Amino acid sequence: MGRVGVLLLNLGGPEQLEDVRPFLYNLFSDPEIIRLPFTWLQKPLAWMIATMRHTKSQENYKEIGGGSPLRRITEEQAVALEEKLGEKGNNAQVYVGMRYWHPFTEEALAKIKRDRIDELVILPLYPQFSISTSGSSFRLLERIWEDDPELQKIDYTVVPSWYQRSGYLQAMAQLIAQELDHCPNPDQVHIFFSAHGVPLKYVEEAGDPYQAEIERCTELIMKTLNRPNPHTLAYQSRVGPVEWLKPYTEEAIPELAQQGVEDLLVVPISFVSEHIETLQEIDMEYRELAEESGIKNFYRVPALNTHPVFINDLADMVVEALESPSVHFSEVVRPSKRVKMYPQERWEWGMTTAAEVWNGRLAMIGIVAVIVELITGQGPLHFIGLL
Ligand SMILES: C=CC1=C(C)c2cc3[nH]c(cc4nc(cc5[nH]c(cc1n2)c(C)c5CCC(=O)O)C(CCC(=O)O)=C4C)c(C)c3C=C
Ligand SMILES: [Fe+2]
Ligand SMILES: [Fe+2]
Repeated sequence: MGRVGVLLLNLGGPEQLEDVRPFLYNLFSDPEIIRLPFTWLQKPLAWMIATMRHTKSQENYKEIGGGSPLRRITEEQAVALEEKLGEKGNNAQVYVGMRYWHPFTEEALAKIKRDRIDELVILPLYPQFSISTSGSSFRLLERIWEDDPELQKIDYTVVPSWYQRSGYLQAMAQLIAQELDHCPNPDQVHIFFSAHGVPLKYVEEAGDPYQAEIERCTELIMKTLNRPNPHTLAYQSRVGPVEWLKPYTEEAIPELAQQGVEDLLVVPISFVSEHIETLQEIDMEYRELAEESGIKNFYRVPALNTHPVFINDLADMVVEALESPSVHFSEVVRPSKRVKMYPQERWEWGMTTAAEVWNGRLAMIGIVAVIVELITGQGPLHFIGLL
């Protein structure tokens, strides 16, 4: 065995308030996050959304101390994983590659090349696969790989998702049980799984397995927990005008309160670290909503972070991946209807002179509308909630 590396993939988050705007620009520049009919409109629109959204977003980051803890926690997970792998007799170097902020995936790859890694396990820190998260990072890696003969020499393997692993499930069940046991009436508590949402189209038209994996994950956690508590699954953090996976967390909480639920324990399940959507959205916004709706006791299960059972399972996952046949980017779930997912590409394939003329006209109309909206602070993008 040559030099072994592990590349942990994650989303990234702004470390200080000045980072929020460029972070949002990077996020909305990603066609896996926001889909537009024309590729060339992606960056101007990303710039516009980042410009208009960053003040509101900064307010949220201010409420959690002025920045995301994601880099710090992910780096702690990397250190803990490296140590655990060492204990298991595997000397591996662990790298962190973020999709939208530092340390970027490209920075991690530069280090991997510098360290002359021979075997690489690519492990997303998302338990469930979505086109918008792990899928986006894999797609980026695949593009970089295609152009880099040095990377092509590395024997790599990817782990697409791992929500069904018993170590992960046990760690989640332990955290939930711990919280329940702190409650005065543990069996009365309603367990509320809150997953990050995605647009419904991703699942229904593009074949994103995310919803199925989230549902299965919830059932497996409940089975592992083995307690009599009732539970609900809902989806949080909707952005923009289109329909997302339902039920929405902000609707499900008042409904439960109306049904008479008084004790609610929220379990974040799409993400393994504390971040803005646990610390601000759940702990502040949903708590306030729950209390206003009549919930008397609102509790939240902490994220796994460096939970020892979880880190041990990550280490086992790496060892198993090294011992198994390699899984390459081309084998990972892709949108089943490529045309629907990337309408801009379909447009390019069908490019005609008429299309070019209409491209130009629509671009002009779009840009004028955007400028008017930027000046007046009013317009359709404000109306639909994107700005
Ligand atoms: C599994 C987790 C996540 C999925 C699925 C996901 C999809 C998704 N997200 C957006 C838009 C935004 N996400 C933002 C922050 C953010 N998203 C995730 C995770 C998932 N996103 C995390 C962990 C974070 C926070 C990182 C941190 O700073 O702590 C943001 C920025 C914050 C804000 O302004 O609200 C946006 C915007 C879309 C559109 C999407 C699916 C298409
Ligand atoms: Fe997100
Ligand atoms: Fe979000």
